[in-house]
Amino acid sequence: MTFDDFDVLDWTTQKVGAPASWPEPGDSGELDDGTRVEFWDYGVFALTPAQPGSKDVILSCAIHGNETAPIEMVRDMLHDIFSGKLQLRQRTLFLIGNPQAIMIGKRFVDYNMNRLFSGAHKSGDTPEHKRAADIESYVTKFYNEAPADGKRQRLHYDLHTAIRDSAYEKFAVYPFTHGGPYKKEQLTFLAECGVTTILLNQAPTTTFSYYSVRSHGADAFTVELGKVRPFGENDMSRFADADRMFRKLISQDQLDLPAFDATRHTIFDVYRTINRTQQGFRLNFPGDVANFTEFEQGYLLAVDESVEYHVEQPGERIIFPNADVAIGQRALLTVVELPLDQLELV
Ligand SMILES: O=C(O)CCC(=O)N[C@@H](CCC(=O)O)C(=O)O
Ligand SMILES: [Zn+2]
Repeated sequence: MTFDDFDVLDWTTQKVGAPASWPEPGDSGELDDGTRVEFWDYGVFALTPAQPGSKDVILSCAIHGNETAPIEMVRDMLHDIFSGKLQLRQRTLFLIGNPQAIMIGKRFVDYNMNRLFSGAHKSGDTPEHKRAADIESYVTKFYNEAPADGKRQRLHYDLHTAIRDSAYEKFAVYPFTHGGPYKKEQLTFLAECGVTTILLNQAPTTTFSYYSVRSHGADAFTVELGKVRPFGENDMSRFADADRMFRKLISQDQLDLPAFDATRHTIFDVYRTINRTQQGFRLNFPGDVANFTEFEQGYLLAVDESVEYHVEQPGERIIFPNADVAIGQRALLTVVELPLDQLELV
């Protein structure tokens, strides 16, 4: 198979006029260095180096179709692997989540796909419900097919960009651990990516990253790398640290991370999840208020018809506000800072 003219995004979005030599889903090929490339589906690339290391890595993007910077990062990594510029060392599943939403430049077509994991896709039949079910099966296949040769590490970084500006430009959601300890190695890896702000989710969710944690025992994170912009408008220099570290992760045996340094990390605990339950739900602050903005105690944050949500805690900050979500979905999170010494770390 020749990869010379292969364009990952054109293939993923089934661009009209693609060369007949391009693969079909189900095809596979081999790179000059012996890396096996399997095209499981549009946007789903399972790569196995000739001598795989001990990590099974998933790098996903475009679970929201308009979050273009992570798509460009993943596309460029794949092109560099196909051209021999980047040599793979770890088994890696690259997953471009929602090609149909990419084609229309929207977060989603019918339904927010990041609310459809851990089986939630069974409750409907939109293209996103179908794709979330398929993605779960690809993740299961990828982790199940890992070599049975001793201790392996399952990793999954689900790359996003946020709708609005943020007081902390880059941050990661650490999915609910069900009381399990937080990992210093993962916090350090994220910090090396430029992600030093961490949100601890304290409940099960239907997000992709929680699915990988809960169903596959992976170390998995939703990683917010900046702000949503259209293709061509991303300043990729702002993603350079993350790009460098993800490339290192998949191309090297060992990461040789620096020692854990507690002073690098800012930790927030999710204090409340506010869902929109009524048609008349509204947020009581302007649309351009940045993520992590703090409001004074008592401030009215949102009104869900007759129910008012006021700031309850000193230092309570808002994140991911969106009054426009479907009824029943999360319209706002609030977080409070947590001293790192209160975390159980391993
Ligand atoms: O900027 C926003 O309002 C949303 C950005 C985004 O897509 N965030 C993820 C977070 C997922 C998680 O909580 O792990 C989402 O809302 O799906
Ligand atoms: Zn997103």
